[in-house]
Amino acid sequence: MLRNSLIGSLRQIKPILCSQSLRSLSNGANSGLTTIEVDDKSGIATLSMNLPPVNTLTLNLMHDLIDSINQIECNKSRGLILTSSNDKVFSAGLDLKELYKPDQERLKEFWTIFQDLWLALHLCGIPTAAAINGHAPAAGCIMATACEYRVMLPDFVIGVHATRFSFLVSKWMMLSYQSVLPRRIVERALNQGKLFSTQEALEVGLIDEVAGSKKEALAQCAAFIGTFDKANPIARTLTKRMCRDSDVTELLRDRAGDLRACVDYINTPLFQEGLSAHLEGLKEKK
Ligand SMILES: CCCCCCCC/C=C\CC(=O)SCCNC(=O)CCNC(=O)[C@H](O)C(C)(C)COP(=O)(O)OP(=O)(O)OC[C@H]1O[C@@H](n2cnc3c(N)ncnc32)[C@H](O)[C@@H]1OP(=O)(O)O
Repeated sequence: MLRNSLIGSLRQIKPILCSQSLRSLSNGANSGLTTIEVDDKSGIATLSMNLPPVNTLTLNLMHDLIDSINQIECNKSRGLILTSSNDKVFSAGLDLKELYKPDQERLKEFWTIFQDLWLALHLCGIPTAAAINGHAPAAGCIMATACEYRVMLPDFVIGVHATRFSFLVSKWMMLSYQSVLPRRIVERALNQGKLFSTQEALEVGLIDEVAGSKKEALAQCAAFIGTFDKANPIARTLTKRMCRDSDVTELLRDRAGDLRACVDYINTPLFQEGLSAHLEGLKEKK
């Protein structure tokens, strides 16, 4: 039984099956919403989100991110660092416009690709770290929690503040948060709609380190990735996936059920009214 599941897992280790060279990474096979830079010396790939003004997770950005994660994994990079080209925002989370009075078919595609993105990052075979060089609310935070290590710059916020505007989160989003923070902290933070300052995030363990600059954050992420040098890459990947198995099992067993629940909730007047007020609030800020 265990052997069968290990063999199944081995087959899923993408780097073994992929054949592209590292060189092709920097040529950017995608539409430019993400860029990949591979450090020749360390072999670590830095994946930057590059969708002004605030890296909202649009369908296109999510597609590009998934393609880029797959490319980096397939090219046997030593690790992946997720960061942003914007110096104030890591990611503003899901594109709220996609959730407001949505076209039903597009909404289904949108939520499915969000599931895909989280799975690609959470189960990525190589070591992952997030250099959080700006605000990381909502799905921006969930992407960071899907990575194995987080380094953040001062004076920004991170967290899932969904309840503030009558949003719920899916169970797998909660489990991603809970894979980093103790359950009681997650329960309180989700119910409060808490956004943690960098210092608070460090104190509760939502981030691992604070950095003085983006350059330092990238170096700290690279140092973390370097800590796996003595581990056999295949054994490491299998071990990582075993540790993360309980976070993904329910979603993988019933992705259609998660999609249905989310689509149903997004269509409720409670959600749509909360979202409308939130969008107004963002406009009024100006
Ligand atoms: C059963 C389960 C049900 C599940 C239901 C689904 C629930 C999903 C729950 C959570 C997932 C999410 O990720 S929802 C997204 C939540 N994100 C936010 O609320 C972030 C909102 N944005 C901000 O707080 C700020 O923009 C910022 C702190 C990230 C940056 O501030 P800054 O001052 O630098 O920039 P502006 O606020 O001026 O924004 C610039 C520009 O971008 C627009 N904007 C910002 N965020 C979003 C967004 N998430 N989606 C769409 N558009 C966004 C903002 O309105 C400005 O637009 P204009 O220039 O046109 O005014």
